[in-house]
Amino acid sequence: MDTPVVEVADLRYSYGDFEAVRGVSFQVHRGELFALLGTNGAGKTTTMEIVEGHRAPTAGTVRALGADPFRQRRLVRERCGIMLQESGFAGDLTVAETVRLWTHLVPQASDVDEALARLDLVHRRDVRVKQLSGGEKRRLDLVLATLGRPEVLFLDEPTTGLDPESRQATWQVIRELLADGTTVLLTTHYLEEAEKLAHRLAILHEGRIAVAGSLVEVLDQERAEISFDLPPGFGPGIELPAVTGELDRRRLGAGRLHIRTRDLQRDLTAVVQWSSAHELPLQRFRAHHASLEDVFHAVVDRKRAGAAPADEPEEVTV
Ligand SMILES: Nc1ncnc2c1ncn2[C@@H]1O[C@H](COP(=O)(O)OP(=O)(O)OP(=O)(O)O)[C@@H](O)[C@H]1O
Repeated sequence: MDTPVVEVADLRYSYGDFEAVRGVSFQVHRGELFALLGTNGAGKTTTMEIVEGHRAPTAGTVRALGADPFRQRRLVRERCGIMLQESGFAGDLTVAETVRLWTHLVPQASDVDEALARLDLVHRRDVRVKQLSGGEKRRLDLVLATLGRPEVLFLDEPTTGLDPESRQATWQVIRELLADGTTVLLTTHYLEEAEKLAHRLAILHEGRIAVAGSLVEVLDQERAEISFDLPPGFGPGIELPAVTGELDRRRLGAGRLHIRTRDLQRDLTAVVQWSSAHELPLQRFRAHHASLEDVFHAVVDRKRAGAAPADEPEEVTV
């Protein structure tokens, strides 16, 4: 495989006595979008700031575009685009003035109007930045981050505060950048955003990676579900379908058959054959893989239940 564009190995970072990042490792390859997900305070922004070169790691190594982003900041910085969680605009400048100012700071900047058109901001070009809505400010942020056609783009919660339409438009811009070969490191609280855009992702919890991999690999960590109402014709003398998954006895008592399974296809076949052999209709039938939301909640619940003690390091490398 090609050399990773971003390489993070056993990264640790402490704010005073508090260790916010506790041994995080991952790689991002060219043209790939890697999403860092996690609860509030999981360490996403801290990790991102270290990869961007804003902070030096307390321990571990970080490489971006083959260089140390902190020590060789100048080398790395001009090939990267950064969209921070909070923007720091001069409110009295207009949108066009802000972009024009920025064109002097990045090499090979796009044309101002072309850049504004990409994020549907042309009609706001002469409006003062302080008069923009929160969503428009986020879009202006993305215009600035992508102005120099960066090789690597760091997006820290890029669509927070955007309405669904603007969020879709932003995703489209990100997809176009990916198609052009841009590498993207994204943090987001929107699981749907990660499901739609990420090639690979990691869920951080309390400074560690709890789950990581491609979307399919991550979804496979949790069991799929099959459920349906027990048909009226069901009664003594009819055995339940022979599935490999676990039947929820509590729901069975309430008249619903609910199966959690690691082999959805096999158990689905068993259920359908059972229904046809006994001529029983499957009412209010549902079958689905785990969603990213299921995996996310399972990670957080497991950790809260103390399945992995906070001082016991886990080895998850992607
Ligand atoms: N400057 C700081 N000083 C002390 N602690 C900090 C500082 N910045 C962050 N922290 C703590 O470090 C931990 C990780 O913070 P970080 O902002 O990286 O998390 P996050 O995953 O980005 O959270 P969010 O989703 O809320 O933005 C949190 O417990 C936070 O309170």
